[in-house]
Amino acid sequence: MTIIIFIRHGQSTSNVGKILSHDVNNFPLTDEGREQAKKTAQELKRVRIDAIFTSPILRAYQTASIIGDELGIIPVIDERLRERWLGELNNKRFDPNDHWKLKIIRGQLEVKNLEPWDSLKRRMVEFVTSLKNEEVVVAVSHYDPIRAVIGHILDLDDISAHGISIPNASMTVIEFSSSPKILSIGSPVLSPSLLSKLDRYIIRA
Ligand SMILES: O=C(O)[C@H](O)COP(=O)(O)O
Repeated sequence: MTIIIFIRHGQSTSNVGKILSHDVNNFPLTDEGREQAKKTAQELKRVRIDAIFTSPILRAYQTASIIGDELGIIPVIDERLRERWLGELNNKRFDPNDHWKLKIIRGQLEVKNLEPWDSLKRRMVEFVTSLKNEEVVVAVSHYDPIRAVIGHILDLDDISAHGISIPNASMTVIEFSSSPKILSIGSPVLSPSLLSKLDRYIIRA
């Protein structure tokens, strides 16, 4: 069994600007995003962390570096954690009140070269199943890839998982075994109930 703590990167300039981007070297963390990452790092100090993996994309790598500095762990880049390939939506603004995904499902929008949901799920599950047993791992990634892990476990398609909220710097904790368990979704803190499930890994309650 492996415990994976998926963390969505802290607030970035792309989030503030409501821009979608799979670019690697654009859209850094905002000051708020750096503070969010530091707060999440303080939470993570409460459990034993064996490794940190991160998407190569700047906003995620910066988040992982802030957490790694606090925990004394050097983050390892893993391409499978990268942002969804957005095709012709890359670097485009989006309106959260008229979401592009709903437009697609209603046949009002076609997006060339958008990475399919099944591809996201496949690469995220490949990442999880590549981890060593009995480890507690932090994985810094993005909104859609983390939703895809939840979608895999709950057997939800992209639109059926649309309402899942994964705030910046939040923790989605998965106990991965032959029957995976979701211990938290988009949580800003490790709750007492969650910590009780991680009891053998606790450093400081
Ligand atoms: O739908 C969105 O807002 C973007 O896919 C978010 O991507 P991010 O997690 O990299 O900010």
